[in-house]
Amino acid sequence: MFSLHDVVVAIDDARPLDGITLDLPGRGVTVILGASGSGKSTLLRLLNRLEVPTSGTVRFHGRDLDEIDPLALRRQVGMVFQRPTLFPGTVRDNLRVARPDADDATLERMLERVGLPVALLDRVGDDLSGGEAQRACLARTLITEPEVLLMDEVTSSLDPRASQLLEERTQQLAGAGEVPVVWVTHDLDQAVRLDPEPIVLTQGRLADAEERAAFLAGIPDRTTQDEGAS
Ligand SMILES: Nc1ncnc2c1ncn2[C@@H]1O[C@H](COP(=O)(O)OP(=O)(O)OP(=O)(O)O)[C@@H](O)[C@H]1O
Repeated sequence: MFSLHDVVVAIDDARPLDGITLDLPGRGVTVILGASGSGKSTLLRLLNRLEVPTSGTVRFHGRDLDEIDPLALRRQVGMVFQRPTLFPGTVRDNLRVARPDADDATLERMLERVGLPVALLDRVGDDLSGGEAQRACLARTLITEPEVLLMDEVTSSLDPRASQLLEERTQQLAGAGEVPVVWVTHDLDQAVRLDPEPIVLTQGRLADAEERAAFLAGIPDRTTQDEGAS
């Protein structure tokens, strides 16, 4: 689905990505794993043009992202962020911001897809728990019918139970072939639960075989300041 060739992102003196060549499949859950500062978010943000490469190419279905209108791209490539951020108003209002023409049956179906009771449609965002709010954000992204979902450390502000529910729901969506997911995390246990063959980044590049094996064995990445593989 995505194809990156020798991608570098350089910002001032930092080099968040330093020569990434990689294909991301259009099915299931693909995990990008790495310590803090290894470049995971930058890589994810490239995929919907929240970030642009300094050099190299990023293709989506074979087309250079440069050639695709960013707004059209963002409708096809949905993103859920680390912190659940709902707009003021009810969950219904939030879903209608994303898709103003959605009828009630569509709104209810979206909540069911993310495992939330339909009664939540009329609750205001501020009254939801963190886990409910994050799944409402997922519903708001899904209602635009993206071809792929990008999920950036989406469980990091959630408690273990809420994290588990979100993981399970994501696996169901991706496993049923509804929407492929690219999932970024620094959490080794979570990574291998979701994808037995995660992509491992270190210092802005793909880990080599030795670094990858060490990271997956739970040996902290000493090249990056971090709590690392937990
Ligand atoms: N706009 C920017 N300006 C300067 N440096 C940046 C910028 N964006 C990212 N970086 C640096 O690039 C490196 C990679 O950042 P990135 O956020 O992609 O890492 P990450 O693996 O997602 O980290 P985390 O898990 O902590 O979010 C970091 O050292 C970061 O400080």
